[in-house]
Amino acid sequence: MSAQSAKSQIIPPVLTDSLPLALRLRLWRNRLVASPRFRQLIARLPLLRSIGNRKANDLFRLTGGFIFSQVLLAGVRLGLYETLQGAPATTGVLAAHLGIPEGRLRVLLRANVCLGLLLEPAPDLWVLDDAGAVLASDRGLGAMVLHHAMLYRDLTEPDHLLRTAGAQTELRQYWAYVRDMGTGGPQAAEVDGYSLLMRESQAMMADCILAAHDFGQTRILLDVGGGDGAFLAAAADRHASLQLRLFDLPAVADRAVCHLESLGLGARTRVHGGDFVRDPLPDDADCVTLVRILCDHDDSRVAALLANLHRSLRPGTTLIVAEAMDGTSEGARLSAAYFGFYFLAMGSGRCRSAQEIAGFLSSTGFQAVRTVTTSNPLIATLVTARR
Ligand SMILES: CC(C)=CCC/C(C)=C/CC/C(C)=C/C=C/C(C)=C/C=C/C=C(C)/C=C/C=C(C)/C=C/C=C(C)/C=C/CC(C)(C)O
Ligand SMILES: C[S@@+](CC[C@H](N)C(=O)[O-])C[C@H]1O[C@@H](n2cnc3c(N)ncnc32)[C@H](O)[C@@H]1O
Repeated sequence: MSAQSAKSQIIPPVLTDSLPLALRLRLWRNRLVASPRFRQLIARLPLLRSIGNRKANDLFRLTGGFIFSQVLLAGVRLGLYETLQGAPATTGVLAAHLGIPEGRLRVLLRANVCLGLLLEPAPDLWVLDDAGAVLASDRGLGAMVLHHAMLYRDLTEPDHLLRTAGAQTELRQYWAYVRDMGTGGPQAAEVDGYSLLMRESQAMMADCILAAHDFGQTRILLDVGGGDGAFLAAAADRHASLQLRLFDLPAVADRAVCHLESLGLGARTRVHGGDFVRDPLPDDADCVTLVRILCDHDDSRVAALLANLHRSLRPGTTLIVAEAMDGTSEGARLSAAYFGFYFLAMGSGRCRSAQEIAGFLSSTGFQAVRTVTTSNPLIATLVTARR
């Protein structure tokens, strides 16, 4: 007996007669789809064949996903997309520039064409396709792809990761505040890596948030867990009279001071170092943002952080939670699947739905809780509320 059928026999049977009709239909359909003879029949019927092939391609996309990710990682590491930015190139030119033998490079280039990253308009001539053009122009995306190398190593035994709480993973080390929770915070050298990644990957996030919420009426904006200040800088760029406040761990706050000063924003900014769960937060802002913050933390810590915000902020202050959230759109579902495993490897946090986040805000005492969809739910959804 195969391991799979042995397992299905030890799961207690459900009384199928008592299941709702939709579920019984699903079980009937699953039995059909599982039958090789049914699939052979579908393959012979032209209209249904295309549905069958689409399902097969979807499953193949999952099966080959790791390989496709390695194609992308190789392209980013080699600087392939940057090299092709602005002009096409031949295999020979690329081989000399990237230091890869032509025959082997062609394997990478062809895979890139098949995956929608490059086009081959004439034999042995390569140019960026839409996705390659986005990658070449967005430093943050490239940085994300590079840092995935750690995640891939953490995921080599995904079943082990699922079974083992507190597994020692590379991502847990990388996100030093997860490892050092409640111990006064990590040292400067330990926050450099993730702070730079967050700064570089902020552009798409900030575009989404600033297009979805009008900060035109805001006088003072406090970004809690604001990292190097990249979100504040993007907001300041659009709203010339906005005053800026940032709160983050002391080692990150030091970086934010330098970064915001280097952008000429020093005079508009006050930066505070501390622990956002335990320390009082500045209370002079009329709007407070939590960008990619709640998702990092387990429920009890989210509740403690929101309670601290509620204690610290003045009544009437607007609170905005912005992060990738679980939901029904394709983007939200992709994010939920990605971040679900990302947070397992990181050892903390959860990708929550807007409803769950709204529930946390309401039960902490925040009022007028609202969900705001953005132009791209893959990147972020907002939940806003009033203290
Ligand atoms: C004009 C003519 C002739 C034709 C135009 C045709 C046309 C309409 C083409 C479309 C072109 C277009 C607009 C393309 C747009 C593409 C975009 C916007 C692509 C965006 C892709 C975004 C991606 C892949 C985002 C990936 C994000 C990742 C992997 C984020 C990871 C985040 C992490 C790990 C965060 C960590 C923080 C923590 C720990 C969770 O708190
Ligand atoms: C995922 S990053 C997001 C940074 C920024 N908001 C962004 O979207 O680019 C999480 C931020 O929360 C900060 N953080 C984590 N734990 C903290 C704590 N206990 N007190 C203050 N800041 C904290 C980290 O230092 C980091 O800058």
